[in-house]
Amino acid sequence: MLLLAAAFIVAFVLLLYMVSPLISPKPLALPGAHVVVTGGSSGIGKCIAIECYKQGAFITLVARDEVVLCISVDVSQDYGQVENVIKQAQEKLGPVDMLVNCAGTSVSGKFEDLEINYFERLMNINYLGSVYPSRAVITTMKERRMGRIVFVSSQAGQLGLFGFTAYSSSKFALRGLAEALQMEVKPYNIYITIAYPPDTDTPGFAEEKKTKPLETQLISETSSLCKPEQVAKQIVKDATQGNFNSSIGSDGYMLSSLTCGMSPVTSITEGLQQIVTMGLFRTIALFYLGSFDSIIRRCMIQKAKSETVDKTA
Ligand SMILES: NC(=O)C1=CN([C@@H]2O[C@H](COP(=O)(O)OP(=O)(O)OC[C@H]3O[C@@H](n4cnc5c(N)ncnc54)[C@H](OP(=O)(O)O)[C@@H]3O)[C@@H](O)[C@H]2O)C=CC1
Ligand SMILES: CCCCCCCCCCCCCCCC(=O)[C@@H](N)CO
Repeated sequence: MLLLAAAFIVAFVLLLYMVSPLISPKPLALPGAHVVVTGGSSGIGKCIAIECYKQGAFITLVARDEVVLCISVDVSQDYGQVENVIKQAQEKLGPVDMLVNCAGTSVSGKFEDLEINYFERLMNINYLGSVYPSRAVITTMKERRMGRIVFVSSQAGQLGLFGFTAYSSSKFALRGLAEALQMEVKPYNIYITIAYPPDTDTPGFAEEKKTKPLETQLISETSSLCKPEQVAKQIVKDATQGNFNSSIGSDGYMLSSLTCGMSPVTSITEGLQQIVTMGLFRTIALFYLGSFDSIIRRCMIQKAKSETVDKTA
């Protein structure tokens, strides 16, 4: 009986692998391709541009600062402006084969301490700043029956963290956008990738550190600190392969498996891994959540202590 069950499972898995070419997209060849990178003047975006260039792609950088062959625009202000910029880029270098939405920023602080306009600003830059360029390239991609669009979310777009009420929500929004859009454009051979990097050593990260609450810092340290080159390489690899999910490191792997929800699957191996690991990773996550709670409690006690010392002094 047991043997029969085992044989059945093996046959099922084999069958899955046989149909896998139906699920896995064909990789995008970067040599000669036109890649547009927003936020390409610094950090992760810059490294993605360099990585694509090294692999033979033609690059358009979009940021507010003027750098290389670069078009200067604020991607979060006005759709018409962004559309124009994409038009200019297409005239110069041909239709866009891959768009990488990397422009973004973060602020942290307790919910009541964050200035109210930050909630709007982060939504503008991180969310609308990805909607506008994507909207501007999608029609041509659908006509050409090919293309890749990358959204750069964050591990903080997979779980809500102390201090990130404004940031996490803007990064979670990208997930909804990516899932819905992928369902629409898959029949047109267009593949969406959403990347969830951990803390990464960039100018943006250095800036963010200056105002981070202690709790946010301690909780974030649970996950690794990555080099932008390393993150960029992984994102470019996943995007060219057409993988929906792009993560890095063992915590990134666990988080992505745990939070896969109803997101599209791009290989049989990925699907099987998710099925098998889900329960285990939820168990591990409970321990992490417990340790985050205790970090927050300790910080509170510490603060209360130093306040009484201040008062008595
Ligand atoms: N570093 C990290 O720890 C992590 C970062 N991320 C995400 O990765 C992305 C890149 O981060 P990182 O490399 O650290 O960021 P940096 O601050 O180093 O670079 C940000 C880039 O975005 C551009 N940019 C910002 N706002 C706008 C705008 N409104 N219009 C056009 N361009 C804009 C900047 O160019 P300019 O100022 O010239 O406009 C710059 O090129 C962000 O979306 C971030 O949230 C995710 C996880 C971790
Ligand atoms: C099975 C469960 C595993 C759980 C692992 C949990 C790890 C949580 C750490 C979260 C780190 C968040 C980094 C945000 C980086 C970022 O976006 C900012 N630096 C932006 O500048």
